[in-house]
Amino acid sequence: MDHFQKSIYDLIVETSTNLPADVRKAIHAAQEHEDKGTRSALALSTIAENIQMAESSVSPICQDTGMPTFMIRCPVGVNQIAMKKKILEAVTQATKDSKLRMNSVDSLTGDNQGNVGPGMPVINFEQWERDNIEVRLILKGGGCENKNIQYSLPADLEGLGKAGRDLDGIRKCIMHAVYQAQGQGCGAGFIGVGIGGDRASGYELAKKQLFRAVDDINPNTELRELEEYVMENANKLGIGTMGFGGKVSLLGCKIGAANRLPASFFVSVSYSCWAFRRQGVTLNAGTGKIEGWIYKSGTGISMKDITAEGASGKPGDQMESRREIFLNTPISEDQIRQLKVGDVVVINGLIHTGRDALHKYLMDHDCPVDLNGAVIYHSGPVMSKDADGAWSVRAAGPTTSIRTEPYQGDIIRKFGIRAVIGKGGMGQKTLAALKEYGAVYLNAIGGAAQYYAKCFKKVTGVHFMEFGIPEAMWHLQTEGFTAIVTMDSRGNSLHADVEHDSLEKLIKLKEPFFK
Ligand SMILES: O=C(O)C[C@H](O)C(=O)O
Ligand code: SF4
Repeated sequence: MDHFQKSIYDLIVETSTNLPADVRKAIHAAQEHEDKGTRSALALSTIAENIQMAESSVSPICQDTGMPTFMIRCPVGVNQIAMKKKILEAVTQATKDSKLRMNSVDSLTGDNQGNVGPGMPVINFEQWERDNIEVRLILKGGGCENKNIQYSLPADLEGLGKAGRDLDGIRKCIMHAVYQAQGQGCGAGFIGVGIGGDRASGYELAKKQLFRAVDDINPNTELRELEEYVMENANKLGIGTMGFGGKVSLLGCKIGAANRLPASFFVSVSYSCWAFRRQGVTLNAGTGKIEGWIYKSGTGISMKDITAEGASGKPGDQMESRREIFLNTPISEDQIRQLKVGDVVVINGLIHTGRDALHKYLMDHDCPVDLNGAVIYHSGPVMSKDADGAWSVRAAGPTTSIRTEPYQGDIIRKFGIRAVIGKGGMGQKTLAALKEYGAVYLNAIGGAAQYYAKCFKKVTGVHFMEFGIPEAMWHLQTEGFTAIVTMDSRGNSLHADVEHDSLEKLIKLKEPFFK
């Protein structure tokens, strides 16, 4: 097993940097299906470009490299304790090499320990009666994980009413799961559904479904029909890529069932973002060398041939309303008040990152830098330091903004911030603050970590390293950072509109389908 550690390292790098063929094809099909010129089409072409960039620079597709979860099947007699040690070493090396972000946070102290610590990574072993070893890996990020949902039937669901303990009740849960995710889990996403089990095994079953190939066919007829129904009808909800509104809201749906206790009936949904990073290898049990890859590689499957303009379909009406506006930081209130939802903004100048820990801190402390007219970027980047001690940005897409909702409005007021960049949108409290103090919310494309990293030309400084690399406040000299205004200072929110419209569409699916 001399090669085992190296094989695991190669598996991690491939999973983090190169989306497999089946996932690429699903994204490509979404590009073809989406109306050209729409915000969703624009987002999809950024996603496609990011996939190519990550592959060619062998860098993380998304900065959140997720909870590394290994599913291993091995012959009787293979030393699992030794394998586990090698896996931890491979994960540590991949973190050092910026293929994985520092992503393992002590839940009590907040200390970021890399990617190894209690409960992390997740390693599941199973024995089988074959001669070789199979290792599958999924890197599922925190934002989409937060959109997982578990239902206990019978239930009363928003928009859909009563959901009973039958196939139609399950149908309603799944449709609701897609609706409640909106764009916050970097949709259009893939869902794994687990019917039955207990609370823990139900979620496990749901996550396991994500290991199925996107284009496989469920051998169970009822479940196959349910998967087909979900794919067709979830894409009628109008949520679109990143929740921008559009024709494609779901890229894949895989459903499995297990037995349950008489008293319990759980439907568990595991939501994966478009950056659906999973791969697998078979290994020689003697040498640990890779014999083959389980999912067809994405290499050679070009994402480039469809651009936002070149996609087929009718031009969307959103196209006419798009303006492109260049802004240099610091930004004045006057400039901000002229922006409206749908505008594309290109930012040059200094941008500051800040996410969960910083927002909490700023509520009752001063900021070490002047934030008057500033742009705050909700992002937790992958960073690396060269031999001379200079930092550079290796991956830096946006993080889910709604987590800072309790703080954002107060911080805008306190420091005079003019723009907040993130993804998934924010709530009523922030919307009110944007209006009152003159600021905007800009939606960047979630997961496009390579696409945005190239805009950060220089790291001019950092504060709060004690929060850990992703949570620190990085000061970044920026050129050409493009994002879409989705909440303006006039009280408009694209997110509120899409949520409202998709609820109306969800209500249309209330009548029983599986009788
Ligand atoms: O932690 C991050 O960088 C992003 C996270 O996965 C999110 O989607 O919010
Ligand atoms: S930022 Fe988006 S693409 Fe990245 S892990 Fe989070 S949900 Fe997935």
